[in-house]
Amino acid sequence: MLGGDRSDSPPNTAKYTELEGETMTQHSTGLRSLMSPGRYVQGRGALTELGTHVARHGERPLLVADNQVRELTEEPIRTSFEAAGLPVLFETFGGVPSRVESERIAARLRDHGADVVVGVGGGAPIDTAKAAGDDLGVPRISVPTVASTDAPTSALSVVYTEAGAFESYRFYDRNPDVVVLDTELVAKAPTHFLIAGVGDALATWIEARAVSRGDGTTMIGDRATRAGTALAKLSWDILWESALPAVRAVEHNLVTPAVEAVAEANTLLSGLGFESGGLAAAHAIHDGLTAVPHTHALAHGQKVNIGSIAQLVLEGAPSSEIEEFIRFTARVGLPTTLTEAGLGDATEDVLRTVAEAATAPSETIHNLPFAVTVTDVVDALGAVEVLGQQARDEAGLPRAQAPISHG
Ligand SMILES: NC(=O)c1ccc[n+]([C@@H]2O[C@H](COP(=O)([O-])OP(=O)(O)OC[C@H]3O[C@@H](n4cnc5c(N)ncnc54)[C@H](O)[C@@H]3O)[C@@H](O)[C@H]2O)c1
Ligand SMILES: [Zn+2]
Repeated sequence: MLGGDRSDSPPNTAKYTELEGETMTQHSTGLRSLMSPGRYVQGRGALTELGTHVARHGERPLLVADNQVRELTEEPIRTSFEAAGLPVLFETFGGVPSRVESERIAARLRDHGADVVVGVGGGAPIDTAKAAGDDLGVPRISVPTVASTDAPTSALSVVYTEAGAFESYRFYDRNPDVVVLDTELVAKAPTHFLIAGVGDALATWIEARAVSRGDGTTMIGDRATRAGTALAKLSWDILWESALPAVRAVEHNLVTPAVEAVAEANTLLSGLGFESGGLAAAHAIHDGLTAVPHTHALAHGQKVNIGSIAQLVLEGAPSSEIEEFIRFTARVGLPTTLTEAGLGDATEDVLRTVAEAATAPSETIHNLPFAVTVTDVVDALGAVEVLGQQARDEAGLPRAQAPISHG
């Protein structure tokens, strides 16, 4: 979901940030609401239909992608754009989704008289395209080429400094107009992208459930609809059923029904579920983990998994539930110990830094239906290590000794 993954400095944990003179405050009306993209399209070869979808929104699209992604996608995009009578114009994404970069892309949109922007790749270029499109008020289209985050679906971008430090969240009044996800690209991408997406998407239900149990608010600032909460649960159910076979399939570059199901859970259901179901401790602890350098090698969804286990501990979930979650996510390939997250030797001070950031007043951890202190989070993190190692002992696996690799 969200992420301060590029940052070497503590994240700005404000859920709503002041941007361009406009202050977005978390003003809950007590009403329920749900936001979603205008259209979501997914499947093998979906890229060949991109031109048709783009042509519904404009005549002069600008595509934003890095060179690697452009190489992977240019040929099918060219074919589909030509069939739809659209010009093919790429702008190279600079690598960091900063305000400067989105302003640069916005200027390119203006120069070219573009009337629709298409972000192609991972969460970073898609977030940047959303920001540039919002600046100009043109439609935004997301084309994820990995199923690693739910950025393609949401109505917000995570903004970084040019140096790559987390800066702010930028909220929009609407989601992307279209999301087009080609599962053949997802299957051919390195498997760690899909695994990270599973970690991120499993947290969605753990967090939405907590919000629905209490008086929490969603990312929109309102109360959750039954639909938002149910979509988070659907994402969870799909992942328990299909994550393991999907990971095995993607290891062999295969598109199977399990891969289709997991790509949808990671991208669409998790996106709708977090935005309209609400976040709680798992993502707040993820944000806290970005406040120390130890965890920076980890992807967003990997850190979120540590946060999910810690949230279950904080909630006093039945030990059978916690153990089952640890065993399952370890089998998927996610980190389930502090050691794998790079915090094996962490002092109490380091864990306090994490816990302080995770419990900042604006953090979503306060959506839990009970009060949580810094010390509660420090102890929950300690419990993650103990429980994660114990689960390995019981499964006859060697103890975790080093940070997990991207493999
Ligand atoms: N806006 C939101 O709601 C939201 C939610 C979650 C995460 N995010 C943001 O998303 C970003 C992380 O996204 P990410 O993890 O997708 O990383 P990313 O966008 O930085 O992409 C990582 C790398 O993957 C490569 N890549 C993309 N598709 C590929 C493919 N098919 N095969 C091989 N390589 C491929 C890219 O070239 C790039 O080098 C962060 O900036 C995070 O803050 C935003
Ligand atoms: Zn996330």
